Amino acid sequence: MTDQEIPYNQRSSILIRNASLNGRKTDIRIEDGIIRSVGETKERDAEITIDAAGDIVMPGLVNTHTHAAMSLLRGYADDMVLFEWLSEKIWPLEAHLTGDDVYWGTRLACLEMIRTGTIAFNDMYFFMDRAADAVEEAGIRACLSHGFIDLFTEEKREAEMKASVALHKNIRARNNPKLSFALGPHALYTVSPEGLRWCAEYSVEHDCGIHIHLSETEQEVNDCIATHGVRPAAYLDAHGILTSRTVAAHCCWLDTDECRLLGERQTAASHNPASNMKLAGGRAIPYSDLRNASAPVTLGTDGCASNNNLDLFEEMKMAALLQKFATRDPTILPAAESLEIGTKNGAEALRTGGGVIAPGYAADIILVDRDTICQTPFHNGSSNLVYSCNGTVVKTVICDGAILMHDRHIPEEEAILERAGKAASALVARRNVA
Ligand SMILES: O=c1[nH]cnc2c1ncn2[C@@H]1O[C@H](CO)[C@@H](O)[C@H]1O
Ligand SMILES: [Zn+2]
Repeated sequence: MTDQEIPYNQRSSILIRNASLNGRKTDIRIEDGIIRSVGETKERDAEITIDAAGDIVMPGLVNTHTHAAMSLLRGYADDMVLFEWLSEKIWPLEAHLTGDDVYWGTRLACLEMIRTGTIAFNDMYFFMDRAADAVEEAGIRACLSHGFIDLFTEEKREAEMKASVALHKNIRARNNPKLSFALGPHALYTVSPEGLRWCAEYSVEHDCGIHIHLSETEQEVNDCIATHGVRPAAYLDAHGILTSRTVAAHCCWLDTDECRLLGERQTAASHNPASNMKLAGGRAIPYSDLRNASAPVTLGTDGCASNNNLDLFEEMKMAALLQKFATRDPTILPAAESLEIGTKNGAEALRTGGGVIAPGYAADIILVDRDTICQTPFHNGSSNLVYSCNGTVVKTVICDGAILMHDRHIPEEEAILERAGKAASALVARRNVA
């Protein structure tokens, strides 16, 4: 089948033939966005047949914490301390963002995620109605939150509540099963207790998720104890924020009791190792404590200004390496486990219905090249994927039974690069004259 014949971003019945799954040759049948069968089949009546010819099939990756449109800020401010980075560079530039910027930034981010095998992401930013436009055109799954920052004033709180409700309505009206809404209280140091409470109550009343930053820096912990007399997780829990629908980004400075609390509440931690290392947070996520507490651990990139890409293959490697380095234990977070936190755990946290290659799961799957340097020799599939490859090995991406990339082709790639590049330059120019 040639590129022109692929109905990109349209659900189709798909037959993948001769793919390699856990070392065995297999066919996979997809219908109505669901994996119907795995194993050799005689059926040949699909709308699209892909001869995978030995490509590896695996679940698509899930990015549980990012600010997609920050792709426009890639390389704008590096090598700075977190608070100065935010207050002196990032926030002043973000003050000049427009809806169009967020649209093109999110298109660029979706392009990069699809190219590197990510099929769903958890996003927190501004002008999220325009982010939703971009996500729908890209065809990827996303859970979208308006970054709720009231800075402890009632006036801002009212505006943030309004913006959150408006986004929820906007997303519901699109009636797109690939899109969902979550509350996005930014962090305990930017949102008032009343704001946190409102988010928690809204999430219960409307059965939606919560997306928040938690314990990214030691300062956040120290300030929280000094002001409120409790550690950050306990503080958020007292305001109803830790639920089984919550994704808490970073979680670096949690202590053992806080890990237990996340386990009890079944709140998912989103581990962002590249961002943590780049912003020099100083402590790796307490992975063993979280696992011992049965708290779900998932993987995220954070925004492109602190990573500086959205390649979750790289993130799986960094997660594994950072744990080994920080704990002086090379047996911790082995490759197969890193793959699981990048796929299955993320899918469960965002409730995509995918994350596993088996009948009944969502058809959120990727085909990975075996014919590359990073896959040669092929002693161990998981090892190659986590330690040797990066996102460039991905050839084909299927999300909700629709093809988003095939043989490394994604529609409109050149136009998106051009428009996003122009939007980023114009944004910086506006900031410079202000
Ligand atoms: O690492 C981080 N810590 C805290 N805030 C961040 C980080 N990265 C990005 N943002 C900020 O979160 C808001 C999203 O609504 C944006 O202002 C973004 O710049
Ligand atoms: Zn973040």
